[in-house]
Amino acid sequence: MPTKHERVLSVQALRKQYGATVAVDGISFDVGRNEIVGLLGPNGAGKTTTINMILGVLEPTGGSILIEGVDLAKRRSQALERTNFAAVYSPLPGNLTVQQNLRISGLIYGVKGLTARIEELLVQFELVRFRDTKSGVLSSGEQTRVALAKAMLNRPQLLLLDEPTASLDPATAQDIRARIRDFATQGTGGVLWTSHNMYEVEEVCDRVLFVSRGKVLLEGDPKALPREHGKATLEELFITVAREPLALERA
Ligand SMILES: Nc1ncnc2c1ncn2[C@@H]1O[C@H](COP(=O)(O)OP(=O)(O)OP(=O)(O)O)[C@@H](O)[C@H]1O
Repeated sequence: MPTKHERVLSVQALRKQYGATVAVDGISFDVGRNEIVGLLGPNGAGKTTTINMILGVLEPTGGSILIEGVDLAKRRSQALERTNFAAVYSPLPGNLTVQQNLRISGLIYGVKGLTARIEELLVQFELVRFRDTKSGVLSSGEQTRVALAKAMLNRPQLLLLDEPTASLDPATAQDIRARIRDFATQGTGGVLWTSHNMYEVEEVCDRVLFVSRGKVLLEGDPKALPREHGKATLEELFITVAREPLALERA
């Protein structure tokens, strides 16, 4: 568990309620510097709602979110300038070229030395030849690379990734995972990652949180956690969490 000053994200008793529906029910967790944390759970568990609250898109019903110690509710723009994200359900405008998309996002985030930063990212994500290509005509893998380049424009301390490798072929997914690993190990940021691919989670994440019905049921090292709960694989553990959350809650 990261010590206080090493935390890039600290979520305390976070809650989101829609009428009688409790989407997120008092979740607490941290993400440390250079750490990749997997947010796992069945459909409807509350993962996207949690991520959207951390992104400042949804207002929590309760609880607090600190990004590098900055309270999102009190100093919103200062907290959010340290953050960025990529999500499959939030593609970049397809009628703009790769370069235009990066420029607009960079302006939104107030990136200093934007032209040089875009050039750096075009090289890093092997996008130079697609510079003047409309984003919408690129393949899924290429679009994911553009989305990641966009997510890294402002050198975020907290990178939120909602299923970044969904719909990618295994080789492309591996390439994307390696780039995200590099981000976490070489820089000073941390990553919160959602995925339904347990193989990927085991390979990439330093720590996982299993969420079910808006609550964190389990937390730990994805390589050790299955054995600790008498399961052979992370996938088996996931299925148990999805089908019998109450049994685990009692354990
Ligand atoms: N605007 C809303 N109004 C009412 N209920 C909502 C709203 N948004 C989300 N919910 C409910 O909150 C719960 C959590 O949804 P959320 O999208 O966070 O789940 P998820 O873990 O991201 O699922 P998935 O893996 O399918 O993306 C679901 O039961 C959903 O129906």
